[in-house]
Amino acid sequence: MYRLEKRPVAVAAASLLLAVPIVPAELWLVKTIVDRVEAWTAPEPVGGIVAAAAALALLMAVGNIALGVPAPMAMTRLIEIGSLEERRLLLDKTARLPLASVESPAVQRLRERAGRVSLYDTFNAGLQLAQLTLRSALLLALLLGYGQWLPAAAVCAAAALHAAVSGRASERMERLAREQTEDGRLLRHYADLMTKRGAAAEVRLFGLGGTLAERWGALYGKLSRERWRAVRSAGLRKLGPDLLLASLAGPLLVAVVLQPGADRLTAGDFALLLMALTLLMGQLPEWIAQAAAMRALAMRWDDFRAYMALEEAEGGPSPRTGPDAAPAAVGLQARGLRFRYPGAERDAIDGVGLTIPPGCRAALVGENGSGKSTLVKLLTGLYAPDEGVVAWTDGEARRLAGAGEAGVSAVFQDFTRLCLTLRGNVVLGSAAMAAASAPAERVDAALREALRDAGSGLRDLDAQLGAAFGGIEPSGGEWQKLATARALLRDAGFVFFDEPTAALDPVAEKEAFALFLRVTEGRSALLVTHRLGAAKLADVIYVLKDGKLIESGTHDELLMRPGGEYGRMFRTQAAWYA
Ligand SMILES: Nc1ncnc2c1ncn2[C@@H]1O[C@H](COP(=O)(O)OP(=O)(O)OP(=O)(O)O)[C@@H](O)[C@H]1O
Repeated sequence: MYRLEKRPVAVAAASLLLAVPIVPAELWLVKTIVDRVEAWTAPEPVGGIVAAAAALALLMAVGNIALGVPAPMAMTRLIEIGSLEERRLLLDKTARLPLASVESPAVQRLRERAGRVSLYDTFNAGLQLAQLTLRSALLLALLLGYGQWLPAAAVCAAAALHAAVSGRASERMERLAREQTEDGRLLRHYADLMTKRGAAAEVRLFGLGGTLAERWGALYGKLSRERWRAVRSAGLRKLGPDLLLASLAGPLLVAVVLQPGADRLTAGDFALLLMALTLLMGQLPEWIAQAAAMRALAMRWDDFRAYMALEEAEGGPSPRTGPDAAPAAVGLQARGLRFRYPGAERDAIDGVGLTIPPGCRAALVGENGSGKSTLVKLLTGLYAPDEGVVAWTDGEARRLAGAGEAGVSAVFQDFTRLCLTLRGNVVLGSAAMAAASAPAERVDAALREALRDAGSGLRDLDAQLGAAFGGIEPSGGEWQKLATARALLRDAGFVFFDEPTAALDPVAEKEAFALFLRVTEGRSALLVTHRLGAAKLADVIYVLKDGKLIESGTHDELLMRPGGEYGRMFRTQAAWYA
């Protein structure tokens, strides 16, 4: 699943592992030099001593070069490609998740935790651990070769005890980091409110800067105190094994000298044994730290794997990669739709059934929170219903596979402000036109037509959008017109308009409804609107209340209905204009 460059991986592994046999070889040469020096008397030649010393110098140089030059270069490269890969995999996966999953706080929490995984940290800790383990094994073998089983066993036991305590401490720290994910998000939210453009006006007008800074500081202090308590408790727990390790060094060095049969050892043997033991004890804390780090990293990989295993979307409206030649008009029939948001106490959509035949313009109305946007997401296949089905048919009543085959388009209430060039912004509405192979002139002509139909005055296709990116800043209504142009570019048989005029001025709104009639000529459409005057334009109006469909019919039929909800809402709105 990871795309990795093999060369830096191989170079880093080879250089770190090459350094493993160098240490025992250096010790052996030290022993040889000491023995030869001891046996040397003037005026014997010193060639043997010089040769051993030269070999020692050469080994040290090889070790320094292997670890000092290629390994850091390879590791730097690994940091770079590792973090890019992790991000690519997470973004890729997120793009394939169903909308309900992306919106779920639990999934967001898991994504944030999965984002803490680091290929570089894992590879680095794994290699260090392998290097230290092999080196320790060689040093232990040297000790055992001299019959030093007591120091060898004592070192192993102390290391195992320390590793167990440190591993648990590391797991505890990692669990705390997991638990703090949500508070961490709140902390970022406070910081965003204080620094991002979207909230700047309200924060200043209501003088919220001080309050937000105070809340940020209090939360930061709480998180920092929790972390400090965990660090302190881990440090205290490790104190015992740390003291044990430190107090072992002296007695073990003495044990080497006092062991039975020590009188047969040469000075070189003593030098080798003492250096081997000192090196072994010296590298133990690092070995323990790396083993503990591996335990924490394994927990992050659990989160990463859990995120990668999340169920992916299927049957949604996108992606449609073929040419945008949808059936001329498509229809839909929804039966028994039921949907509840995760953790909600009641269904947002409760047993809804409706039919919009090919070529029909329908309107969906209802009070705030009645479930209109949720229903649109169910009909477009962005949410999977808990119960019920949405069936799509073409003009000849042939069953289509889903919203993807039907070719649907939509202008959403919470449309996206894509800060690209004008061309890049609108062309994303059509996969076929966004493809690199699409003929540029044809695409530009289609873009201009879509912009004109959407009522946008912007014409320079190369203009960068978004002041944050050094471009022009369209007004809210202009952004909405761009979203409409994007939706119109897709030659869809069914278009959803979810409050497409919320950001428009009265003239633009009137034009938008005229546009609705024009662009839905020969297509099917569902218009979600609070402007009941505009709902009059629809062939059929559906009224939603508390997630249930309570009325349907034409404007006139619904107005005639005694005690009807639509009539009540229409008359309330009309009273304002009377
Ligand atoms: N992501 C979500 N998670 C949990 N509940 C949600 C979510 N989105 C909407 N809801 C709830 O579902 C219900 C229906 O919301 P929906 O946005 O579909 O209503 P609406 O009719 O489009 O409202 P409005 O006219 O205000 O846009 C509401 O009670 C709302 O609080």
